[in-house]
Amino acid sequence: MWTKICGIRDAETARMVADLGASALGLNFYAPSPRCISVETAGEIAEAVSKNDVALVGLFVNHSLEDIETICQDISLDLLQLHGDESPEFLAKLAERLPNLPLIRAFRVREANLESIAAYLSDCDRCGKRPDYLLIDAYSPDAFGGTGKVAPWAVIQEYYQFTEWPPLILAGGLTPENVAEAIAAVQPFGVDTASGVESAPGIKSEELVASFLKRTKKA
Ligand SMILES: O=C(O)c1ccccc1NCC(=O)[C@H](O)[C@H](O)COP(=O)(O)O
Repeated sequence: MWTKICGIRDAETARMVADLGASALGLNFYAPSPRCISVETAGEIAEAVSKNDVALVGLFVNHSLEDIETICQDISLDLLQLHGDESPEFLAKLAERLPNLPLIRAFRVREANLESIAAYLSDCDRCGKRPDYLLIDAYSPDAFGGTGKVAPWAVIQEYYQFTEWPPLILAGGLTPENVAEAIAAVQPFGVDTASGVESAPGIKSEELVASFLKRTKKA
């Protein structure tokens, strides 16, 4: 099971999470988030985990192509996560400019709006670039992510049985308590959490991260 701990804010936490065995660290460049970091801090984090076998995922919300490209010139990211309203055309242009970086496209779903993802993927096929992974997060009218709200697992699982979608990363309100149940219900490729392993907004708890990763591995 691929595991991403999102919203790492400093080098010490990055080392702790990488040493505990996470597959990926999310570096958040979305200014309104309590988990947002500067490019300088992202550089310190990259340096701190350069010897670990952990992927660095850059998290963007409606950034411009130029902004993403500039950040990628400074930091050696392994994947890009688009968590806003980025269009299929945008994905195609990004893939043209940064062809070696796999794309995770996040969707915030309510009970009934998985149909719109199917339509989005058809548009991607028309534009020439499908996301390499889908991240499905819970919907909130107030925020793009990191809300702690749980996504509708049963609906997601049902959809994945019948469609040829990119590998699924499940997010949204995952905690050490519910992650095993979520994996059993959805059977995703990977899981992602931000607030579910924090002691306060943006502050990762070693105990919660360790417990989350342990229960994920057992599931
Ligand atoms: O974490 C944030 O603050 C955030 C803000 C805006 C867009 C995305 C954000 N996080 C992206 C993630 O990948 C989170 O892990 C995902 O939204 C789940 O968050 P949570 O429900 O807190 O586990």
